[in-house]
Amino acid sequence: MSAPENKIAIQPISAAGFAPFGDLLQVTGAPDKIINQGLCGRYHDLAQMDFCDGRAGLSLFNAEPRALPMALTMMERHPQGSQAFIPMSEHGFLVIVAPDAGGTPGTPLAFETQPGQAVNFHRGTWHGVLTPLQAPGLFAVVDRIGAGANLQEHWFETPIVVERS
Ligand SMILES: NC(=O)N[C@@H](O)C(=O)O
Ligand code: NI
Repeated sequence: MSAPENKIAIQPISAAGFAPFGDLLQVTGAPDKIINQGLCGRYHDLAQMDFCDGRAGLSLFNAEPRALPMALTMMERHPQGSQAFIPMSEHGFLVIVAPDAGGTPGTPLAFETQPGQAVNFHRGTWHGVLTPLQAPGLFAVVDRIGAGANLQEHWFETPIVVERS
């Protein structure tokens, strides 16, 4: 019998679908608060962030866009902290996550965000690295700054092909 196809199809991201892995940050529905003399809606406190034995850091990532189909060779996780990817362009991007399966990633899921959406991976969530699909791949990233190891990588023996359905 041939080996199962190492392929995953990209699906649209949803708050419910992403919930086991992190928070989908988006402006939907009524804001939690109207501020700035009525000129701004605040969508308040949207992400569950952790920075164990460290502090929050705000960095800018300028990443090369990836073409699809894409070969997923590695996933990683940050045992000590959450990590948020906040695009600074009006483009969606690729978000790959996986459940933990005894210390390595289980079957990955691939999501594509809509323009204006951002994600926050919960602490310890297996994820693909920042993956823009269009230039500019400019993102603000909020994650843990602190001492000690905060990166666990898993390299696949056979790359997984990530493609549009
Ligand atoms: N290494 C780094 O700063 N970024 C990764 O954690 C990533 O998920 O892109
Ligand atoms: Ni990461």
